Amino acid sequence: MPIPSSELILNRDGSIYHLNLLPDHISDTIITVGDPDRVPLVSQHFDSIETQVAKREFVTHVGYYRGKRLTVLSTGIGTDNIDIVLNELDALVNIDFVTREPRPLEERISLRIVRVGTSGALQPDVPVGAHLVTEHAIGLESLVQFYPLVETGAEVEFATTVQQAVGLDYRPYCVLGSDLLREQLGAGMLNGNTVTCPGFYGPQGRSLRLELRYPDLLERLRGVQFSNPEGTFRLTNFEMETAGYYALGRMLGHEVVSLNAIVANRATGEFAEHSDQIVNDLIAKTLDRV
Ligand SMILES: O=P(O)(O)O[C@H]1O[C@H](CO)[C@@H](O)[C@H]1O
Ligand SMILES: O=c1cc[nH]c(=O)[nH]1
Repeated sequence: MPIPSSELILNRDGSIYHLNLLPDHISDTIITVGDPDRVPLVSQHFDSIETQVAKREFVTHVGYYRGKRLTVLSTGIGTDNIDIVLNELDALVNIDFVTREPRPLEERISLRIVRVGTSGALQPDVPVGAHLVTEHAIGLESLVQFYPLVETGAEVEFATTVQQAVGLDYRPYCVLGSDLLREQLGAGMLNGNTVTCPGFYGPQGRSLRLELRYPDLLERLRGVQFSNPEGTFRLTNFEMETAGYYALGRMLGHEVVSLNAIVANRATGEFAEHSDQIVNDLIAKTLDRV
């Protein structure tokens, strides 16, 4: 059955609804960033840029880096945007836009998606300026309530430990990212477990003028310790997208990794003086390794 035009929405030029991209714009490896202004910071390293597309917060450059074709695109902020980006990227490679049918299993493509984002450290020993690769992502937001994500027993236990530590009314979700990409891209970086939040302020324990429901959120999260035969895990950093990537990546069959430039430390109260440099260094390191 063809997917109706209200579900798979194509623009007049055949591009997909929000990203405005055609299947031909998608390389096997995709670098994603939150900030649209970060896209040219990546593509400035390319030998050549063949395509530039922009719609809303979704800016895409396609080009070649040391002979390898790469797509870099911005997602904007939040897992609601990750729902759009991952579903549309997957559609671009795994749905035939002419017949509107999903491609047969044997033709399915598994993308390699690398998020390069900024993040705030939760622990005092994760310094501003560090680069951190996310092992597990803990989603405090609700994206996965709408999908049948299968979590391992260990993931459910880790998420339940977080729920109990904070006293949340609901169980967060927990997803391990791609072992393959973590090994390939994360060498020499700190290894961490990232808390993905549905906001920058209250959900990350920040208060400017509003009172918080969990005034000691940071202490509670900092104290989480989860052990299983694989090891002992703690929570290291906050941001706003990684759990959505890891969950949708798993469900759609794509390899995903999240690389974090630590620009703030919530334990010491610091914000990086030169946050751009930390991000630029992470971009250079990522390009070197993809
Ligand atoms: O720098 P990016 O990739 O946008 O990531 C982080 O920065 C934004 C908040 O300032 C959130 O999107 C958070 O996840
Ligand atoms: O503290 C921080 C810094 C960057 N991004 C976040 O979401 N939180």
